[in-house]
Amino acid sequence: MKRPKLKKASKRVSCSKRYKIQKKVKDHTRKLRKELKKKGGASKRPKKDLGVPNSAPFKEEVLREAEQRRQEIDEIKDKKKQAKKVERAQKRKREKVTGKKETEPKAKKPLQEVVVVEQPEKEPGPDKGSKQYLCSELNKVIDASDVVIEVLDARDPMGCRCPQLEEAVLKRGGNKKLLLVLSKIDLVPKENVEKWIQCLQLEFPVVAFKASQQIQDKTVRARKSRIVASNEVLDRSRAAACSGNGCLSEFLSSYATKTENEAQLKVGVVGFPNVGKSSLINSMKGILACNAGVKRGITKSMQEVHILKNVKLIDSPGIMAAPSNPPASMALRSLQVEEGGVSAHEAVRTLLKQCDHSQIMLQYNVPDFRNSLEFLTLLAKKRGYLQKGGIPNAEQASTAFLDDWTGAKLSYHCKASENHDLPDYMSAAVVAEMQTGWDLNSLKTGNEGTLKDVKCPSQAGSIGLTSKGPTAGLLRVEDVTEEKPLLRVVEISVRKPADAASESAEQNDENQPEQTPEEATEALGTQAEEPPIKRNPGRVQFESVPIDMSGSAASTGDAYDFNTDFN
Ligand SMILES: Nc1nc2c(ncn2[C@@H]2O[C@H](COP(=O)(O)OP(=O)(O)OP(=O)(O)O)[C@@H](O)[C@H]2O)c(=O)[nH]1
Repeated sequence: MKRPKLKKASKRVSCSKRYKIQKKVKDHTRKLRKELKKKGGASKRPKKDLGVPNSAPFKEEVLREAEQRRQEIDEIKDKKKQAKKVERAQKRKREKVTGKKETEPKAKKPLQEVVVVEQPEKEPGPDKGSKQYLCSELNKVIDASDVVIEVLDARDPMGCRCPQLEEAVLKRGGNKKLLLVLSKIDLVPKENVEKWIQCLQLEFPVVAFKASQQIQDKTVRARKSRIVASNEVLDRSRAAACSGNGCLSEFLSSYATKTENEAQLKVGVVGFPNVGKSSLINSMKGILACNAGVKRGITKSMQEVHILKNVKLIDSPGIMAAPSNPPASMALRSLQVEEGGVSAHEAVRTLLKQCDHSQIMLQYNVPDFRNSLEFLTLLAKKRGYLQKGGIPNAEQASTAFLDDWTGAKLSYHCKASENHDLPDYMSAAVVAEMQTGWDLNSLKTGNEGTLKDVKCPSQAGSIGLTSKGPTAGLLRVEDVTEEKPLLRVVEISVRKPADAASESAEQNDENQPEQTPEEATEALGTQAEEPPIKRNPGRVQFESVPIDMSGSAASTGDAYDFNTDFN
């Protein structure tokens, strides 16, 4: 018998119920919208890219640049992806190994434990500020380059040469060429630059260079035209002007075409910190491609920048100076002041000892001083570096003084040696090999043009400095790993005797009046007694971060209270 069909339940609801539901839905969506707004969430529609208008000048150039940037971003993304993949694979491997060791019945729990155990191991690995990392990046640049440019600060070219680096380039094979670039020639008397070019080109080709210091925009190309009008404009244009870029790019591109290499010519730019590597690349490119500045050690990893169709420059971190170098070289070429290995005041004292007293007075426009402390106090007063109560801030003055010596303003020079001997790792054959393949005639005329373009200071307006000769660098990662802990320990324990030794070596009046001027003692009394090692940025931050475990902290953000049972 056929059963009668069951009647479907009616969907009809009372009006009051329907309105109630509609209201609740409305309220909910409004709440969501509000929250999104608070978080600064995305606007309703993504902004449309209008593209480059047809009337824009250099449209093609802009589009090409945009395309290049897109490609670079894609490359970086790919690299990150690859690195993550490798990391994940390694993590899985490690988990497998540890998973085998732990023979617990539950499979999921040990996994969680492994992750917790491995986190502290992971942290120190990719520390980009570590010396080992910087050293390995530098080696990568040397390996990847067909031509290596060693950038030398024209104020002390010999002091910027690193025998270990030059030897490594010559011995690494692959027919690598070494090129010297004399940077910051606008801070050195012209005759001095000419003599250094003559002296250095007996070994390697030398290019004179003055970088632009006013490239500030990451997208807009620096104007190449030079403005000559009022004094202010003239000064600004002097800093913005770049000389030697045309000569260097022609020199490199002619070499690239001669070698008939299908791929781009890779040119590594290396040198000690703050010699002007990144500024050189920025000036060649015409935009702010690499970070540059007065602070030492800004560049942390290698960075490729395409400057011509067939030439690519690679920026590198500064060479690590070996601790065996004389203190004067270390004060100028190493990162030890930034790392807290040596106090800024100590570095200033070392540098002052290398210079003529009266030249320093003239350059800094300060009256006669008896010691470094008094000089710093005078300089602090002169520049208005004052602490609370008008006390001169000698520490700020010493940092400014050191910045002058490695930065972009102070003019000083070293004499080029007249008798020239080749270093041990060089021979006449190597010199001949290094000079082949280059268009040396065009380089000569290019350098002459550059020197004509640049306004250099006079001999009288420049401080004379005695160079300490080439600075030894740490090129092998193993050396850095061995020396890193040693450096810290030795510097902590040996610093006091070293201080004593250096102070006794100083002129007799250096020790006694160190405390005589009242202001000096007031200003630096505490600083002079401070232990030299004060900063270890990474660790200090760890120690000083206040960890608030109170309920108030927990209530902020998306903290979760595990003690409350929400069921
Ligand atoms: N006057 C002058 N200053 C320059 C020149 N080239 C670079 N500088 C300045 O020197 C300082 C250091 O330049 P950078 O390009 O950051 O040097 P770097 O070698 O890349 O430094 P790190 O990244 O720390 O290794 C900056 O203040 C630049 O403005 C130059 O030709 N003339």
